[in-house]
Amino acid sequence: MKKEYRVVAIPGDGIGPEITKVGIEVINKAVEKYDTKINWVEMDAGGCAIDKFGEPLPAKTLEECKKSDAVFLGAVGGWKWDTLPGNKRPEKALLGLRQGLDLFCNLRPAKVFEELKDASPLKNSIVDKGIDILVVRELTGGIYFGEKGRKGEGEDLVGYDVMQYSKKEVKRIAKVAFEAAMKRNKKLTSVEKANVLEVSRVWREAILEIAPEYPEVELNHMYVDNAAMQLVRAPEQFDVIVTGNMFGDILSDEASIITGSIGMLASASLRDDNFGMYEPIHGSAPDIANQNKANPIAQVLSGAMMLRYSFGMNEAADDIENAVNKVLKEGFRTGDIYSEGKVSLGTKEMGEAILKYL
Ligand SMILES: NC(=O)C1=CN([C@@H]2O[C@H](COP(=O)(O)OP(=O)(O)OC[C@H]3O[C@@H](n4cnc5c(N)ncnc54)[C@H](O)[C@@H]3O)[C@@H](O)[C@H]2O)C=CC1
Ligand SMILES: CC(C)CC(=O)C(=O)O
Ligand SMILES: [Mg+2]
Repeated sequence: MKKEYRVVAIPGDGIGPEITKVGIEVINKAVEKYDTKINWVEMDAGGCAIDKFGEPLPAKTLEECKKSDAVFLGAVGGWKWDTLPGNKRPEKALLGLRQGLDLFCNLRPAKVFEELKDASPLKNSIVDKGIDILVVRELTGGIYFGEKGRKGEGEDLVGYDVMQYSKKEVKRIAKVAFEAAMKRNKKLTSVEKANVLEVSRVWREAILEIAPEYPEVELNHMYVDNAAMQLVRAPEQFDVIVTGNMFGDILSDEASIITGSIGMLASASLRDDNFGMYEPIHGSAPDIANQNKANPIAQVLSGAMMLRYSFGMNEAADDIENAVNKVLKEGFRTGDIYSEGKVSLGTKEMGEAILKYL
């Protein structure tokens, strides 16, 4: 009997609709071979929802997500909505989805593709040592969700955002990171700023309390400023990085570019069952939106993560990843990963190339 899943697709803004279209086509073809069908439900969130309904995350969108097996999201945001107050901005939709669906764990794998070594801004001598990092980012706490506001007036006006973590929240994400390290090279780096921040000292204490459960994992602690530097100096030293919401956001963008392009990096936002939201790590790239220039590979690889983590379809996920590898091997490139002598493709054409190799 045909297996069926219900997935909410949220294309969002900017390049979101262009790349999710490609992602959906690739996923549909990949699962077909395994007698599986995805029933897609398209919903609005972000700037487009503000335009249509006056709010970034309509209740109906969140409701539909809760009724589904997974969510496949493009990106939200854009210049048009940049002057709106914080709680009315498109990005609020993303935060609302993450919190509303309890997606506390964001996995962001950053791996250099053999074929894209030249696209990395790092020297070949560094890239050749290997870059294969899994950033495990806490996603529903920390400074993005702490108390925020303004007080005072004129020159005394103060803006504030509180960064706080409970031990419970840290331990929950730490467990995922230690488990991931056990399946990889058994090395975990916890990144914080414990030399200055109390929240980071609690973070470190919680990590140290979990560590004895994983004696095989080599654990080290690193301050975030040093981690940012070490990522470009010697990225091969990292296996799994576990960190808070904002540090993980920043470090994963940095990790993406050392592998070639932010247009290549997928992510899975998970809770403690099989449910997840899958989205590229990049934003809506308004500078290249509606020009057929965006790299759809991060979106496509997020689809592979969805098949792997939410549906246990490892073979179909492998098929997608292999198709992407083949396309790169054949020399096909979008603008962000283009180098001399390669074949330059638009978003749509890159999607067609991936479909051909599936
Ligand atoms: N998950 C989400 O929905 C996110 C949304 N945003 C929002 O996106 C908007 C733009 O944010 P930025 O800071 O400019 O970050 P961005 O990630 O959208 O773009 C940064 C740079 O990377 C390029 N880029 C991004 N994705 C690409 C792709 N697939 N192919 C080729 N080039 C790509 C862009 O053209 C731009 O030059 C903002 O409104 C921001 O708040 C930002 C990050 C995540
Ligand atoms: C709008 C931000 C909260 C999203 C972001 O930059 C991210 O999750 O990478
Ligand atoms: Mg980000």
